[in-house]
Parts: sequence; structure tokens; C-alpha cells
Amino acid sequence: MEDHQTLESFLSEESLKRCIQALTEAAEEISSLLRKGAGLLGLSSVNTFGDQQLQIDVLADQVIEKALQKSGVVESICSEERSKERPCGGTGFAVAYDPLDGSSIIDTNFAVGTIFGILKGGSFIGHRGREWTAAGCFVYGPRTELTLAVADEEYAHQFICIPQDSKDATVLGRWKRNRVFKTIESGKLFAPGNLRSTVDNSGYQKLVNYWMSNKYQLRYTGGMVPDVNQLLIKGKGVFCNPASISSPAKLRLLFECIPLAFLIEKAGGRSSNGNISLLDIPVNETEERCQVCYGAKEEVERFDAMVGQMFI
Ligand SMILES: O=P(O)(O)OC[C@H]1O[C@](O)(COP(=O)(O)O)[C@@H](O)[C@@H]1O
Repeated sequence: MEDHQTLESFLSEESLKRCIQALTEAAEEISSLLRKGAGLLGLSSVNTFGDQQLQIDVLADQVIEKALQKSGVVESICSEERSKERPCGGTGFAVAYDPLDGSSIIDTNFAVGTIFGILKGGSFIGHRGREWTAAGCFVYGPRTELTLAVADEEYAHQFICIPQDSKDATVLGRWKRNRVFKTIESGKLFAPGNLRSTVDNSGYQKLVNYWMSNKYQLRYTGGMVPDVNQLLIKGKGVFCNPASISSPAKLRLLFECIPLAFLIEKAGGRSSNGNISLLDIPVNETEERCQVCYGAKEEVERFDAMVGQMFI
């Protein structure tokens, strides 16, 4: 369904609108930086998780921080690059974000993304995803798109960014709704992350064999944003990134796992850590990692039954 409703008219609450406007401005800048590509791929430093940071990661992190500071409605921020919650000079929300997810596939020019979560108040600590105000992800592929879910609205919604030269003056006016996601049914599409953990996670090995012997279609890029977003667009399938002793969980609960669970569950799908919904796990510290599964109810139940929580 394409009603081309603008993001501006979709968002009713003024301060949330200003917060999301800031994120869309940053996303437009990150999208153009990615398209420039050259000279931005060199390694620069190491983040608090000990991961090598690409210059573009650090730049994207700064672009988002600056935009949120300018909005005046953000009290605290934290990111995958700088995970400690810190003041942001405004009042209203706490924002957590992964500025550029898919660092291992930027050089291969695959679609990557920005992931964010928004909570009324000054901190995410002690709160569950079910209490969040909104969450979303930007996809930087051939098109620049935003998939967004807001607590007070039904479903998950996709907006496409119409380039700068459009007649629409306002920032949010440039983002037009082109899809509404209401259901994720069972369907033979699988996106298996951390596949190397099958060597010592027999439950995951069995699940992969199940998908293969039942002729599921493999659709996996190594970028969590496009790989999970496809479940919404196709309205079917399953994505997972399980853990094992030799390949422990790598995805970050606050910056990656809960925001995408918020989108999937708003679209009628399920999320799990092998036992419970990711939206029922309180954030105790910002650096927590977690195994994940997203998709149709039946697929997630199969993951819980076959993989469960053997290695977390
Ligand atoms: O290589 P694997 O184990 O399948 O994991 C890939 C996952 O790691 C990620 O690249 C996360 O890492 P970054 O945040 O460092 O990019 C996800 O986007 C992706 O789903």
C-alpha cells in the first residue's frame, strides 16, 4: 500500500517529531558520505567493545550526535561506538543507536544501516524494550529508506527519502511512506547469522539442516539491517544469530537487538533470545550482547525449541 503520507504528517507528538527529524537529517548526511566512499574506509581507532572502527563509523557517530544535540529534545545518548550514556543537552528522550551497522560489508558496497531506539526519560538502564517510545532503522542501499515503529501507532512503517531537489521544503516532507508492515507469516526464507557456531552448537546445526531439507531460500548478506528488514518487506521468513562456546554472541542488546525486535513485533512477528522476547529483557548495562532470532511466530518457536539457550 503506498499512500505517500509524509513522515511529518505521520508523527503527531511534537518532541518525538523533532527527535526523528534530527535522525533523518543525520541519515541523509551519512547516506551521502557513504556514496562518496573514497577515503572514508580507512581504519581509525578501537571502540569500547574493542572492535576496530572504520573512519566512517566514527564520522556517522558524530553526525548523529550533533543532530540530536541540535534537536533540544534529547537528554542522553549512547552508541555502539561510545557505549556509555552521556548528556546531550536537551530534555525529553534517551536515544541509543548503532551509527553504521554492517562494518564488515561496507567495503563490498552492500546495503548497510543505522539502528536507533528512543525512550522517554534520561536512561535505558533498567528498562525493557516494551517501554520504548519508538525504534527504527535506516537502510542505505540503492534507495535510502527508514523503517519506523512508534509505541502509540499500530504496525511498522517504511518511508523512502526523496532526494534534496524535490519541491518539498521541509526535511520530514522529503520522507514519503511507501509501505506499512502488518504481518510476518511463515514462509521459506532464512537468514542464518554466525553460521560458524554450528560447529559446536548442535541445535543450530539441526535447524540449518531443517531449513535446507525443507528447501528454504537462503537470503543473507551479513548486514543485520537489510537481512532483518527483508522479513518485513517479504512478510515472511526467519533471521537468527545464535551463540556457541567458540562463537559467542556478538550482537548488542541495546544498539541492535531490541530496536529491530520493536519493529518486527509491531509488524506482527516474533523475536527471541532462545527463550523470551527481546522486548522483555531489561537493559542492565549498555554493553550487553545477546543471541537473537526474528521472524514469523512458527519460525521463532522452532528456533526456541531447537537452539534454545544452550550457550548463553
Ligand atoms: O558474520 P556473522 O557472524 O554472520 O555476523 C554478521 C553480523 O554482524 C554485524 O555485522 C554486526 O556487526 P557491526 O555492528 O560491527 O557491523 C551484523 O550486521 C551482522 O548481522
